Amino acid sequence: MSALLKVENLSHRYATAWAIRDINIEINQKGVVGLLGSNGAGKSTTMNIICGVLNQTEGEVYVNGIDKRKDPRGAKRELGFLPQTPPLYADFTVNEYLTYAATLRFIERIKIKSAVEEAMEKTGITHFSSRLIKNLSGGYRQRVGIAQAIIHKPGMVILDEPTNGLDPNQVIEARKLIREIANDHLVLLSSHVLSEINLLCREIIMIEGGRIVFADSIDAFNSYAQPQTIFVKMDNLPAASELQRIPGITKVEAVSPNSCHLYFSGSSTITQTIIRTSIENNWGLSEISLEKSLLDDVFKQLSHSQQ
Ligand SMILES: Nc1ncnc2c1ncn2[C@@H]1O[C@H](COP(=O)(O)OP(=O)(O)OP(=O)(O)O)[C@@H](O)[C@H]1O
Repeated sequence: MSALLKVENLSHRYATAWAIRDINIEINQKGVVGLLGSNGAGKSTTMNIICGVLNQTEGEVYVNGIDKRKDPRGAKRELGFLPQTPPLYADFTVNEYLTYAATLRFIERIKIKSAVEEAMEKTGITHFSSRLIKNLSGGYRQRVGIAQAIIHKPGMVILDEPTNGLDPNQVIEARKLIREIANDHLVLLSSHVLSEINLLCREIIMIEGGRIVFADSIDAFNSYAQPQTIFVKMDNLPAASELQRIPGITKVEAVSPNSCHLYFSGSSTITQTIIRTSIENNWGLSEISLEKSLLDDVFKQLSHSQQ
């Protein structure tokens, strides 16, 4: 069976500068895959090439096994796209707009009505079918944008920063809808919001400086967040110099008169050494915890590995 999406050695140059270099992606399962990266990292360029909006300088894209260069129309049939600004016509009703979108997608005339009804039902907008798009809230406009992206039942849907500009309640609703859509499609979602990617995605592809710096499951990404420091609270907290004598402790940072962060190198079994040393010296250890680096720190770490 062909991969739902396969990208091979993809590179793109605008004028003289390379925007992306040597991007390789293979996705075989439905679900949400996050494309993460800071501003200017190369997310939109990658997505625009996959969608066929932009022709790559080098490399190949296969959507459901269809070569985008050799059969662009066939590849587009397997793709739905919601750009950052939804391509909506404000003076159309929801029904009129989706009927038009279905026509653009070459859906047979006889099947258009049912395709529109199904897309509206899946995105929860049936009750607004005859409302003008300009009279919808931002959250509902986004739903219409998602409805046009799935109207032709593509294998893959690309959503470029889909929750950008929505209010907090609309963001929650939009995420719920994206999860539902991902039961039937591969959803490639771009974002620079780590918490969003963490909530929604099964896999993460992280791009920085036009290159992939991380591509793995969300669990692997989270376990990349290695323990960095140990927090300790002791009734008789000794001087920093004494704590630094414990093998492996590299730095001590005071938090309060009886608590501190201990920076360490090597294995996290160091906590056992700290507990033992505390008992031997009667330091009165009352709290000890490993503190993992935050996702933001991992993000910075991975970004800097490319600079
Ligand atoms: N039309 C263009 N002409 C020249 N350079 C461009 C063009 N579009 C993008 N770039 C450059 O290519 C690089 C990648 O841009 P891209 O828009 O793909 O990044 P992005 O990750 O989508 O960023 P953002 O989150 O800000 O949209 C950036 O350095 C950008 O300045």
